[in-house]
Amino acid sequence: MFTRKLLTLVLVVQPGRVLLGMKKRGFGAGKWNGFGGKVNPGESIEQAARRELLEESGLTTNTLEKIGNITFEFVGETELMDVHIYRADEYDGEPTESEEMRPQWFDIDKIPYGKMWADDIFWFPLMLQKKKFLGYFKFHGHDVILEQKLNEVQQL
Ligand SMILES: NNC(=O)c1cnc2ccc(F)cc2c1N
Repeated sequence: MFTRKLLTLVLVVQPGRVLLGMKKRGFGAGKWNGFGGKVNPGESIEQAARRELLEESGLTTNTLEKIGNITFEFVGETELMDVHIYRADEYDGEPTESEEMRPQWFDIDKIPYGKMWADDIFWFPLMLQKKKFLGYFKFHGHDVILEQKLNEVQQL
């Protein structure tokens, strides 16, 4: 009944701050997002994460660490979003605006959760503590969470 769409999400974290991108168009436009997107045929999920990070932010990284996997259901849609989440603690390059994204650093205590996807406020604290997690969020539209599960795990 449900098919799964593989997606990637990369959060670049430096001491005291995290890089987010304002999505300028398309899915999630108007929200501060991590960097990521689809996985193309023939590429690994990690390769896709690196590619999307470069395309959307101008950054490369040697330290991509898998930290979470969240499945998103949108009521009425039969395709689940299987989002593989990575943390990058180092990067090369300078954050660069793209057609898709306008990158900006945010102090950890000023993360704009009110202008982000509603699930972020639940798992960002785990991400920032370098914990690993599995989650499931059922959305009604793009802003209302009807159901959620979130568990810390020792390994992904
Ligand atoms: N920083 N968080 C994100 O970028 C993010 C969070 N939640 C989502 C939920 C469904 C979805 F399709 C995308 C995201 C997403 N990009």
